[in-house]
Amino acid sequence: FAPHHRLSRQSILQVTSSSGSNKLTRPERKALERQKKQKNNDDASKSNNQRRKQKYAESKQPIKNSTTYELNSQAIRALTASSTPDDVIRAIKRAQNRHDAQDLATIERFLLEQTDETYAYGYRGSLLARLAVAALHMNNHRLARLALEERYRHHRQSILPLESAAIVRGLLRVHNVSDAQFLLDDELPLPTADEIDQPAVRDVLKHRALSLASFASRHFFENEPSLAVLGCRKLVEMGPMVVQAGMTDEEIGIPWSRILKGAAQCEAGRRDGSVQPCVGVEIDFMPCNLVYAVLNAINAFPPMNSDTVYEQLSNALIRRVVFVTGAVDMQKCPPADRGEVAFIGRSNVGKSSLVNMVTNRKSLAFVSKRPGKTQQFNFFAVNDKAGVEKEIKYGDLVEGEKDADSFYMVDLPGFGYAKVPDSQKQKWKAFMHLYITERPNLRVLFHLVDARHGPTDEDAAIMKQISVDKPPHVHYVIVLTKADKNVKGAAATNTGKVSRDVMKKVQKTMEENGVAKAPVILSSAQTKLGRNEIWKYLRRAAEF
Ligand SMILES: Nc1nc2c(ncn2[C@@H]2O[C@H](COP(=O)(O)OP(=O)(O)OP(=O)(O)O)[C@@H](O)[C@H]2O)c(=O)[nH]1
Ligand SMILES: [Mg+2]
Repeated sequence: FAPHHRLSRQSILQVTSSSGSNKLTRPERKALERQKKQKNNDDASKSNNQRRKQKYAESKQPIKNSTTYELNSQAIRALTASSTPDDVIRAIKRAQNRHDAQDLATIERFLLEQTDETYAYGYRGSLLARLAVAALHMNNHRLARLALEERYRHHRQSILPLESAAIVRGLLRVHNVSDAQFLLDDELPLPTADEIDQPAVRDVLKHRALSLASFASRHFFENEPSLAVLGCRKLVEMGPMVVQAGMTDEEIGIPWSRILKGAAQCEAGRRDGSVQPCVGVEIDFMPCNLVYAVLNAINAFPPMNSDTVYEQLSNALIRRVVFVTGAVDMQKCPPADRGEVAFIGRSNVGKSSLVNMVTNRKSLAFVSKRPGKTQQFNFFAVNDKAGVEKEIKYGDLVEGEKDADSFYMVDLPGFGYAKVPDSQKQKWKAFMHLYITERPNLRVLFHLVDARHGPTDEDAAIMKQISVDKPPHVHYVIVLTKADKNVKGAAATNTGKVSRDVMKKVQKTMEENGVAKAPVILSSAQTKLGRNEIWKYLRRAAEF
């Protein structure tokens, strides 16, 4: 709508308060819809011939006392008082598809002049919604506003979430963000805690989520990152309710892939300077990579298992990664100019495999069946200087800027490996102590523990050391690895688990060693379980 055509909050409230009380209630309405659907299904099963015969018979019925609204359409030649809602819908669709402004105006007159709220058992509200969507498509903002106001005035009780979502999409298409936002919160509101179990609420949640998804992806694709981030935040806010309502990812069907594509594209524009945060939208905090805003939403929603989505996530978050240096003491660590995460754990627990898994690289960190493979603190630079990654080598100084979401990942040598001489073990231990207490840019310390056996005595000792050494700015996270080995024939539906006994042991050891509050993530380098949880923490280093 042009600004002066806006549906102001006040005008909507005015028209709603005058709505009559003789409307059908939602259950009655639903029953009618079911009947109608059944009829449609029956119709669909009839042969074309039968249908044609029926149409012919219908056309012979006398038209009672009504104006005939002639259309250009060959299929629906005219609308009269005896036209069915299906006829009207078909006429609207055709007018929209052919951009037939004349027919749209005729349908407008038919719906707004010829019919009143009793037309088609109150189905008229849906027709008005459909008319508004078509009008928005054809940039007829006057008609869209009229249709929506009429819908509010007489059909507010029978508004369907599906229709509200279609109108929100239509409004977004014509950049009417304020009306889209208003409609979203007014017609697809967040349920209260005691409403969550009602079946009707699931439909509202679904269409609210889908509308917000459109909101986010549209603004990403249109290079308006602040609005898109706002949409993602609203998704984060409603995620727990969707989970509480027991809905699944398939049931809602959010197009995560599309949102991610938009976010990655918009982020690329932000990096090359062609995209600015949009003006006029107040947003207190912009993520260092817009894709993290989408990741937050994904993490707030019911779990999803789509390789494509995860692939997109890792490609967008970890665009480049290179081995920069192997350090054996604090002096050899690279400059602390960006955030850092480190992986510790006993030898062979799967540290190098985890680094490869989260970076979506096959052999970045050396993986070996033989324990003791990693012998130094290996630093990997993520999203470092663009375009020169091939030149970055051990000890070289390379020109260029690092990206805003750059960070280091450090793969530490495993402890507890018998074949390493004691003197070497003591050196590592001393280095580790200094590293944890003095590395200023360290943000997350992942402690990896085998999900089959739980913590060893050495794991317990590390926990104790960390509870003493860890500065407050370092997050300590326990990762249970190789969870796929606890399930027979790990598959997409069953990517890994941990036994109750091992979990008890983990918790007991954590409590005894002063790290009871640390988060525990279940993971598998094989099935990629836990990947998005781990990214949630990588973000803290990227956001440095
Ligand atoms: N099935 C399964 N095997 C894994 C997983 N993670 C690691 N492995 C295997 O465990 C072995 C050791 O993995 P690494 O990643 O080299 O372990 P590490 O902790 O880096 O070992 P060090 O470098 O010696 O400290 C390899 O044979 C991996 O293939 C997992 O999640 N699932
Ligand atoms: Mg290793």
